[in-house]
Amino acid sequence: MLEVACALIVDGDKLLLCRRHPNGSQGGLWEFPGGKCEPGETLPQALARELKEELCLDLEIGHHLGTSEHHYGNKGVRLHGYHCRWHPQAITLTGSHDRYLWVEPGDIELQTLAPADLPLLRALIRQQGSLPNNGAIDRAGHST
Ligand SMILES: Nc1nc2c([nH]c(=O)n2[C@@H]2O[C@H](COP(=O)(O)OP(=O)(O)OP(=O)(O)O)[C@@H](O)[C@H]2O)c(=O)[nH]1
Repeated sequence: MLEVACALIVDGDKLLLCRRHPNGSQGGLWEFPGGKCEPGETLPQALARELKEELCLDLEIGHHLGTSEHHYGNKGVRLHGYHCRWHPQAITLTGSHDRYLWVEPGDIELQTLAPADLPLLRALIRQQGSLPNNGAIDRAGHST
């Protein structure tokens, strides 16, 4: 199982999503920025490093929101989501992603999101108690 840490970066009612580069695995899917935990790192340390490497961001890693598991073919991923509060700074994509987007959680097109991310999105919505605009996810976090 791959241990992966990702950040649900929140600025007001918007959440930061990044699109995986089309040439890589799960190419074209939107995800929360982050990456694999290396030996000797804690998950928050790995996440802070990945945010710097992938987006040139310097952010404080907040509380653990939840963990989800998903199998992509024969590759198992255990995805640990952390809440992060945004501090204004430049976002520079360094190669893992080809786009980024600030979006309201309820407006996310779920079929374009990496499947492992869905439970973490639900956990954020539950925690924020926010209702989506388009009915894609209800308050309990079930997709319709
Ligand atoms: N960073 C990140 N990875 C995610 C998310 N959701 C998800 O399923 N993953 C998976 O977790 C793994 C994280 O690897 P990584 O971000 O270091 O990317 P990578 O290109 O080196 O992975 P690769 O070994 O699949 O090529 C990938 O298999 C990726 O598809 C997410 O929200 N953020």
